[in-house]
Amino acid sequence: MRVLVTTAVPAERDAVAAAFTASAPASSVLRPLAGGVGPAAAAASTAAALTAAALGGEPYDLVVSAGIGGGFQPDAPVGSLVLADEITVADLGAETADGFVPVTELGFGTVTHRPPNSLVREIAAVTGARQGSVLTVSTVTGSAARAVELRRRHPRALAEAMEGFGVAEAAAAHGVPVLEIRAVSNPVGPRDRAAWRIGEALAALTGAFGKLAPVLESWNPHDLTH
Ligand SMILES: O=C(O)c1cccc(C(=O)CC[C@H]2O[C@@H](n3cnc4c(=O)[nH]cnc43)[C@H](O)[C@@H]2O)c1
Repeated sequence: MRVLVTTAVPAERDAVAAAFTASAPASSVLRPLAGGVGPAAAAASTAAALTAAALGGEPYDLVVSAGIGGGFQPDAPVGSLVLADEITVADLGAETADGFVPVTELGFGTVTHRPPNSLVREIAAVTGARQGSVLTVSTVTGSAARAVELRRRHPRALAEAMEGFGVAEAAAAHGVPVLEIRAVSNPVGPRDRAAWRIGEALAALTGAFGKLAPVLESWNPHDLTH
């Protein structure tokens, strides 16, 4: 079982790696990568890593998009964990006189990827993560009005971040299942960068990987029930 973990920045990659000590041999199956900020960088770096591994004869069985994220309040408080049962891109589409229209309604592509149900349930149980939709945005939400609008369009959204959909697109192109886990560093809403609790969120991410690594280690990718 080989798992690629794509984070955005080195601090997130290191928080994931910190979960794997000598007493946690799962480090041999999980490879954390800092792939860049935003969906395009995430897709490119994930696709490159998946291709290199496949060409090297050791393909990955699962990809995880991991890092910090914004939480929709009050459902995903700062410091909590959110595990995606849907990874949805929130701003890929067109603005029209009637409002935002996703690309799928324009006849193109996809806007949602769904991680394997059974694995999501199992990981939510061991980590205590809240299970819901995680949105991918290219622009961090900076106002209450935008947060309300996103929740109106995506009532099941618990968190937003900037990479999940890109990671999921790359995984789908390789026929590999995907997960997304976010540790909430800030509320989604009016911008207050000084209030982001990055250290707390990174510690939560380390804790989550310590608990979920054994689950991934014993997971059989051929048991995909969806
Ligand atoms: O400054 C630092 O020490 C530091 C450490 C770790 C991560 C960062 C980032 O700025 C990562 C940016 C990353 O975070 C995600 N994110 C976090 N909050 C939100 C949000 O409210 N809306 C969207 N994305 C968010 C995002 O995935 C970025 O890639 C800094």
